[in-house]
Order: sequence, then C-alpha cells, then structure tokens
Amino acid sequence: MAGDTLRVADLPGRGRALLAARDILEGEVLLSESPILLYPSSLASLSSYCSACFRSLPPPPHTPCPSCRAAAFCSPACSAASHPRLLCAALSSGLAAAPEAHQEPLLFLLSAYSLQEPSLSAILSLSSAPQGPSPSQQQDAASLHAAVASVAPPHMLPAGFSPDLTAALLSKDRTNSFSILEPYRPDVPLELRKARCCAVYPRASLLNHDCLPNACHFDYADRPGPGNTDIVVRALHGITEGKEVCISYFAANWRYADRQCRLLEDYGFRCECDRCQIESKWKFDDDNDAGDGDDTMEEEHGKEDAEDGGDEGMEQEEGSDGDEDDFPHAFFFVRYLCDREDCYGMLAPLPPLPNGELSHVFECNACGQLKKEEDEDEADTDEMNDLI
Ligand SMILES: C[S@@+](CC[C@H](N)C(=O)[O-])C[C@H]1O[C@@H](n2cnc3c(N)ncnc32)[C@H](O)[C@@H]1O
Repeated sequence: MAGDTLRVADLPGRGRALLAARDILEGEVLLSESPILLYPSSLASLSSYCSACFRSLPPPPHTPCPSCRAAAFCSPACSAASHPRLLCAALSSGLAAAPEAHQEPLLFLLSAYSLQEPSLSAILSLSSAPQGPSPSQQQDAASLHAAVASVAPPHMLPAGFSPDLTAALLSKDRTNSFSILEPYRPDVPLELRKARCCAVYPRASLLNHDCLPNACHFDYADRPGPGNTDIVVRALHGITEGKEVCISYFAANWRYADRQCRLLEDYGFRCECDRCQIESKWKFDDDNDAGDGDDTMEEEHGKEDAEDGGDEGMEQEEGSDGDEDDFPHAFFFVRYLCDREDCYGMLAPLPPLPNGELSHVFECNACGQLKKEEDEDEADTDEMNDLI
C-alpha cells in the first residue's frame, strides 16, 4: 500500500498503523490520496464554497444547484459533477429547519448514505473509538437517524438504512474525518478558523496520533486543477524503516491536559507518547488554563531546560531512555511549529529533489508560509522561551 513508503501493521493497543516500509527522507511525500467522502462542514459553508470541489466561490452570481438551489458551484464542470444526491434532496425538503445541533452530523450522514459501494463499506471498515458510543452519543444517533428518515425521500435511502448503520457511520466520522479549513487569514487565529468541508481518506485514516509527530498533512483546497481536496502527508524528519508514522490530530501547541482530554473523549485512548510521559510530570499554571486546548504550554522548568533541547533532545525523542528533567521537545517546536502569530501550523520540509538532495525550505501546513531553514537557526533562547 501507499507505494513503497508505507505498510500497514497491527500494533498492540493502537490498532492498525502505518509504518515506514523503508528509510524515509525528511520532506518525502508519504501519502497522497483523494477522499472517499467529502461533505460540507455547515449549512453556512454552502454559500462560500463550491459544493463539488469546495474551492472558494467567486463573487456572485453563482451557478446554483438546479435541484435544491441551496448549493452553488464554481464552474459548469462542478455543476455537472453535482453534490451528494440525498443531501441535495434534503436541502430541498427542510434540512435548514433541523435543530442546529443536528445540522453538521446530518450533512455527514446524508453524504455518507449517498455513497455507492465500495465507498460505503470502506468508511465502515475504518476504526471507531474503542470504548464505543457514550449513552448521549447513542441517544443522538437515534434522533439523527429519525432526522435522516424525515428529510430524505424514502426511495433514495440505501437498502441497509437502519439505526445501527447510522450509529456505525457516526462513530466513523468522529475518529476519522479530516477538516479542510477555510483559507488562512492573518487576523483569524487557528482556533477560530472554521472548516469549509470535511473529508474521509482511506489510508490517511490509518495514521495514529503522536503529540510529537514525525509527519504532517497538507491540503491545497484552492489550488487550481484536479485533486484539490487530496490529502498530502509529508515526513517532518527522516524516519527509519519499521518506525510508525504518526501525525498530530490537532495543533501541536496544545497543553497536556487538553490533549489528553480531547484524545480520550473523541478518540477513546490515553496518549502515552514520549511527550505526554514527560509532560504528565509537569506542573501547569491553572489560572491561565482556559481549558480550550489552544493555550501555549507553560512548564515548570526554566530556560536552561529549553536550551538543553536542541538536536540531542530530538535524538532522545526518537528512542533513548530520556530523563524527566530534560525538555526533549524544545527543538521540535522551534523547528516544526510555525512562528507566525496565532498560526500554530506545522512546518514540514519541501520534498527532496529527485537526486535525493534535501530541501532547506519549510512549508507551513496551516498558513502556507515558506521559510528557509537558515531563518530557524537564528532562533534564540528567547524564542524558545516564548513557546514554553
Ligand atoms: C484515525 S484512527 C487511526 C487508525 C486506527 N488505529 C485503526 O486501527 O484503524 C484513530 C484511532 O486509532 C487509535 N489511536 C490513534 N492514535 C493512537 C495512539 N497514539 N495510541 C493508542 N491508540 C491510538 C484510537 O483508537 C483512535 O480512535
């Protein structure tokens, strides 16, 4: 799978995982694939993004969907490609009147139930959170199933349509969907950036999480040409054959408690990565903890620990014993976290040249800035301390 770069393995306590099938160079493209499912993230996004390709719509007048007239397309080709048929039918028959809390999951369900085989089975083959749905999620699933039945014409519903199938689909959405964000704007901090659409990818959905990931994903939604909603996963640094390839499921600057909470609630696991093992011993300043996951970290160690990070710290992250007094991830943040205010994207090197020469230019997966490696080498201790 994934060309010659990745292979699937079952890892104890982690389910399926993608491992490096050979030594991988920093910046290498590990995975590039199209979604099996793409759906609008909100009803509001329908007026800003093409319902087929999800590029930003040009200024009006737009080409409305001739059936529902609620969705719009950016070109005759997208109009011909159209959008999910059950979603289209539901938009004509009262989806907008559904309770607000139901609208987003309904957009997912109506799009998923519009899929043909084998795409529907591919979604169902993805993992769900191991602990199963909570009682409130079960209740939500039952009322969402009734809502689908009320807004979708019965003759268009697939043969297997049932409360159990609806619950199963919802559980796949929670743990496997990627958000494709609205275009970057310097005045909108990352936590306020909304998704234009959500996507489920067959192989990228096998990537497990690590709070110090060795890969990150890009999308280029407004890029012209085909494949604008493809996901591209690139290595942050060299990865030796057999190592697991992991991404971070959210911005890497989240603090320990918020990461643990999100991973447990939404993904059903307690993260025991190297970084979490170290940070579980840190003390945090609770007065500044807004609890919304977007604070930068505060750590009880001082500047000295940050200075000790550097390359050595990175080596520790990759396998040596480590020491609870060390701050092995200082170097990671300086090198791989975008330094634009409020961005918090990941900086990955551009792919190596065909002759294997490594790039010294890093690209941010959130704001898109390109940054020369030399700039980062100038990062001084003050900059490190801003991060901790
Ligand atoms: C997007 S899927 C990743 C692929 C999944 N392991 C599988 O078997 O299909 C997310 C799920 O993988 C598992 N997972 C991801 N990262 C993990 C980690 N660091 N430790 C334990 N489980 C993890 C959790 O069950 C999570 O809900």
